[in-house]
Amino acid sequence: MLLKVDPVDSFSGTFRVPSSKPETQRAILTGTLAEGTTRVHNDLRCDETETMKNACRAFGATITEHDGYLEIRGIGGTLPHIRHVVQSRGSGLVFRVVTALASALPSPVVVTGDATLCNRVMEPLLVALRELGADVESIVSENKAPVVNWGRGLKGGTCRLPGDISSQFITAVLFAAPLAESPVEIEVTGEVYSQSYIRQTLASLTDAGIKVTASPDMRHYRVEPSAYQALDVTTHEDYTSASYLLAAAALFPGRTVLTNIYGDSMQGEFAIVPILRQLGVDITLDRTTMTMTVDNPPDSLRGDFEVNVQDCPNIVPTLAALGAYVQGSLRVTGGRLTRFHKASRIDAMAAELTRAGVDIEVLYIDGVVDGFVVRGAATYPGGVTLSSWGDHRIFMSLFVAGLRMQTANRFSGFEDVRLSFPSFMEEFRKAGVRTTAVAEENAPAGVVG
Ligand SMILES: O=C(O)C1=C[C@@H](OP(=O)(O)O)[C@@H](O)[C@H](O)C1
Ligand SMILES: C=C(OP(=O)(O)O)C(=O)O
Repeated sequence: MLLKVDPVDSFSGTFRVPSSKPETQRAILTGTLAEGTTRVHNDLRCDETETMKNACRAFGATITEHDGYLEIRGIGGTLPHIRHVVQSRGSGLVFRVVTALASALPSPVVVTGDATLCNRVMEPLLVALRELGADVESIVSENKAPVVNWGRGLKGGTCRLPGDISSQFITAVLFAAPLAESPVEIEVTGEVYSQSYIRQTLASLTDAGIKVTASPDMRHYRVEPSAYQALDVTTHEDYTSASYLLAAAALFPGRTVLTNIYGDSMQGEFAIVPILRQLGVDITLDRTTMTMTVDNPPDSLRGDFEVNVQDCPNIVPTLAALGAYVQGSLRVTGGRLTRFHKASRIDAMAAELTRAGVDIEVLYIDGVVDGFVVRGAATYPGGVTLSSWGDHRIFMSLFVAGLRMQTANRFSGFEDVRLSFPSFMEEFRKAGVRTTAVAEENAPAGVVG
């Protein structure tokens, strides 16, 4: 099935931003590893947090969903004999953290995922875990998922990880390190990308009582063997999800209000707010009403702009969509890590936007896709079929880009919003966006929204 999405003349209203996926996933992890009961308030319920919950249940945690919060009875220091196959589906974070944690279990665990996950880069993590004494091996393709971790313990010591493939390797080792027999040190080589995610991990660990230190340049970490402590946490808004609503608001003059806004965020993707301000959009945050108000004047999105996305990788597709309407240019650099995401996101956005008539050029550094420059226009004809490349973030970004085109476009991959933003259609419907599910041959098959 494809989703036909009609363009709109305006975009305004009040929309609820989903809670943060990375914060919810981290809180589920610390709650699982702690002794006692943890409550995660305002948690995000979506496929990828469900995948994390199921993985943690396999580790012995009891996780129950209540209205507005999750309750987790953790496993504490008693790591169970589980002999499970843990399914991480398409989630890089689940696969990487669970594989690392499995090193400390007293029995073997198989960790697997879907076809996309089994193609993603895992080697640096597996090598680092082996350096720390883990006995982990790939079952099908060398150094890829699925793996079996024989659970013969994490001894500790020093491991090395690259900083320019995925911060999730560092996050995974950091979560497992307190369970090692002796202190763990991580030395990161090369430039460290996605530092905001590492900072979120460090904050979760520190709040849970873990003794962890990081050097100011984020290249060196030390974790002492320590016990996770249960605590109540509140999950704040997700700025990657917010970026789709904010970008849509920036494409049309008028006022948009976002709710579920706390405003204090460690997320690198909060950068979407200053970026939009720089593009001429007025954004105010009101912590008392927990809202963000976007006032977009008719003359915004004009000029030549440059953004480095080294610390906000997940808004790269959103920026490409937005850039399609910047009259002047938007140059995005520092996005090389996104080639290792669910899809090679810069290639995906460039190919699909080009199909829609957008002037977008991929930028390479040393032969590696690093960014793009897009020279926008007021509108485009539309009427094209755009592929999500199997990636929820590509679908959501292309969906936004289509809103200001002349005629409806068709999109694949619309079901994948359930991975991170299950209420995506419902929110956009509030702005009057009409969507229809159509068969691949374009035969109408029922109204979706
Ligand atoms: O730790 C996390 O929750 C994440 C880390 C980042 O991974 P990369 O460092 O691979 O970009 C980010 O892109 C991903 O969506 C979520
Ligand atoms: C976090 C994401 O993916 P992964 O954990 O698979 O890298 C994402 O695309 O939102």
